[in-house]
Amino acid sequence: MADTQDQALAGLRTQIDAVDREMLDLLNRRAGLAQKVGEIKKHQGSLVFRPEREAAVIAGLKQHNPGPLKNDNIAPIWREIMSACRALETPTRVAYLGPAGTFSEQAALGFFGSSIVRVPCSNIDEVFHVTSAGAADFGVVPVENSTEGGVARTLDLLLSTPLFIVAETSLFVRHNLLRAQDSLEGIQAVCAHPQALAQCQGWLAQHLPHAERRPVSSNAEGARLAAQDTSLAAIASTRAGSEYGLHLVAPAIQDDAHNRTRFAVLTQPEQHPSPRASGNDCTSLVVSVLNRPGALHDLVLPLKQHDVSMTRFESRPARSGGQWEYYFYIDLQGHPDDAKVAAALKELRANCAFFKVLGTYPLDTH
Ligand SMILES: O=C(O)C(=O)C[C@]1(C(=O)O)C=C[C@@H](O)C=C1
Repeated sequence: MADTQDQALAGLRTQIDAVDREMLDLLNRRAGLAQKVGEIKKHQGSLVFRPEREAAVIAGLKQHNPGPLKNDNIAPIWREIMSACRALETPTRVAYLGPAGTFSEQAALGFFGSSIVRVPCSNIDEVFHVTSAGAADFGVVPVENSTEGGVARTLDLLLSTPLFIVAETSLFVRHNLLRAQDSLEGIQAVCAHPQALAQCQGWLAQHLPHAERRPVSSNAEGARLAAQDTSLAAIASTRAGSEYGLHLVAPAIQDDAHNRTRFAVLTQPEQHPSPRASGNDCTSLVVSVLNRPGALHDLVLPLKQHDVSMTRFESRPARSGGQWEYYFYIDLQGHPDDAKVAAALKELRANCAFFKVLGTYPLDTH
């Protein structure tokens, strides 16, 4: 019996080897085609990275997937394939909040695949700066979290940046308590990015009520500090934990089990004109209105009149000397190539004291 099973196993593995070789041939054929596309783009002086095309490739495959491969596995597999094909056309330099092991790095790799040139930055301002200065082709910044809301620094920098949002990507964020020794005893301070501390405040209040909460520039920086001092613990990903040789003292300590962070992919508009309509797009704006009765109601009325959905509305103080004035960050469903969206935007703009389109991009296909 054992012999027959061993033989069956060996037979199946031989077939897997043969399929892998066929796949390798097909992948090389695909890579050759991408290289030809790359030559045409070089000739035309057009851009290599086309998020709307990548989104369409993934959506098309999901639609035609007969299984047993799960649809959720399609995007990560094809992102890696397209990343490798893209790298044959040209290197893609991507800036994000580093160091190695941050959720921003995970988001950048999840979106662009691992065949990129990594440009880790020490804070969100540097990601904007490095991308605006052309030292990176793209910047990946956190925009909002499902527990904590908008990332204030990103929202403030989006207001004045010359960069455009060309894509979005979101990540399930699982926080862990990590430490050089495997116990909760004697922890004097917990080091993490302020957003992570906020996303775990319930767990910290219950399990480490007396430990100091110490905000640091990134969770990976917290992990680095915790590796050097046993009185410290960090809140970070398991990836950062293995990077710095830390114990997983408590897994998944975020207060919301479905905690997600949404990231924006930024680039210079002259480098990369807005992606064309993919059929499932978002347009992000920031606006302000004069402080008068009914101003907010009038602002959003054109959206209702032209049947355009608003998926996000968030305010930030305008820092106008204590005047209680605000900037409003608005996400609309659709692309300005769509007549309804174009008409709504035109009317909305007429109602605003300040109006800026942050970008139009395909919705996350993960
Ligand atoms: O279709 C293209 O424009 C390509 O360059 C090919 C390809 C791919 O591998 O499918 C690679 C990079 C682009 O971002 C989009 C798609």
